[in-house]
Amino acid sequence: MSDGYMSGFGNSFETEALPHALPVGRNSPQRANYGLYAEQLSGSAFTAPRVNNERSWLYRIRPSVKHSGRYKKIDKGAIRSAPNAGESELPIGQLRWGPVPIPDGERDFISGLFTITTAGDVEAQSGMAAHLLLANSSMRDSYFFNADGELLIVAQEGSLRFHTEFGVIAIEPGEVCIIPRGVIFRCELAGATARAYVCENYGGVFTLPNRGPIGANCLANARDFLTPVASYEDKEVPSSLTVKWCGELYRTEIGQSPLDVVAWHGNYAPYKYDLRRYSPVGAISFDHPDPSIFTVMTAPSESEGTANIDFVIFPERWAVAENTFRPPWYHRNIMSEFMGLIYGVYDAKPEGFTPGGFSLHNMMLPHGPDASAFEHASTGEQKPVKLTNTLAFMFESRFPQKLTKFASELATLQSNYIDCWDGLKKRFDPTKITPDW
Ligand SMILES: O=C(O)Cc1cc(O)ccc1O
Ligand SMILES: [Fe+2]
Repeated sequence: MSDGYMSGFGNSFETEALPHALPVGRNSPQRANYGLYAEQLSGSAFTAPRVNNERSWLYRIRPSVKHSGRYKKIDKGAIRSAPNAGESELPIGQLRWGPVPIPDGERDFISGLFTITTAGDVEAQSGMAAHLLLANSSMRDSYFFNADGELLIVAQEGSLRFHTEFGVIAIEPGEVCIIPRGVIFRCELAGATARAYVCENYGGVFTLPNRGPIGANCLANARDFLTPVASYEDKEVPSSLTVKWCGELYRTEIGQSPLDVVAWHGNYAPYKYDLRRYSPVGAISFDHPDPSIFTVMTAPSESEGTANIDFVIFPERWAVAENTFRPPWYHRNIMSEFMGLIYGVYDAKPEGFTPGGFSLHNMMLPHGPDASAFEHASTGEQKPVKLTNTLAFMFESRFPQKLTKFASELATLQSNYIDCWDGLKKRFDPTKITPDW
């Protein structure tokens, strides 16, 4: 299967791995060329408004009903879905973990998925889960699809190659990809191990945020999103297909690769994006704007401006604001914030928040810069400073994120995390408008 991409976000694409495999001017001819079967994959209700109507037509060696069979329920390992309340005994609090080592034993994209949080309700198609992928093995003759939502995969260490029904997507740290709900794939590792953060979106699909007064350019630009060209496997070997469906895992044995789509057209397809292409817009005079200015993609809920999930990044940029406390302010937020660090240092947490680690600042729980970041940002001359070699991100949800037992028992959970605010001493002195520092 070859790599090759088409540029654009949400376009109606068309691509064929063999000439004339795509029917012209119709979707479902009496006989498709090359003896292919025509099949529609719908990501939205048939009658969804045009703006969020998503479907593709696939021309494949076998209809996907032939890549199905008698499903058996299998052990779901460390994968959890919402609602999953009460699994963790930990009281509420600000939480942070160091990077989790790749566990022993063979761990592929399925057995290497470890759920950290769940939010909302998978069957109500609303909410999300944050997982870690800790993998040391490629999927061989083994395929997967997630009926419960689309997967946003954020590579952190090691490169991943997704062989999908629609073609091949390769990502490295700094890049992300989206595999839509229902799309079958197999994940290969480029090296011995890989670590990624995975956001499972149970709700409406990720889209680009409106830019409002920013205008037509900057932030994530549509042309930088890449969708694979058609590429297929014609391979008849005993294989398995695993499905995540309403929170459970099921497996069926099949006699061939289900990645047998020779041509496809439509707007429901996987894609990737290089986060280093993101063009941030920020404060060029004073004050620290809301982090929503760094939204890469948003998965809306029914309530306008109140996202099911916002995918936000904190990329390399200049900090130039004057007479301004430049790091994030202290805050409490109705939304819940799961953060990860792909590489470098995050300005609000110079220590303890390490690449591969993650933190959870849940609904209404206060947080902000640690004592040393506060000290540093509150003193000194405010010259322009370039924040280099840094890439953090946030999965921010309107729903509280419930911890899994697995996450609550991780050895890398930092029990002393809240001590990072210990040094924030009382500075108040009613007799001095300008206190000494
Ligand atoms: O808590 C965090 O570090 C994320 C964050 C960053 C920011 O610049 C403003 C608000 C916010 O929640
Ligand atoms: Fe925050």
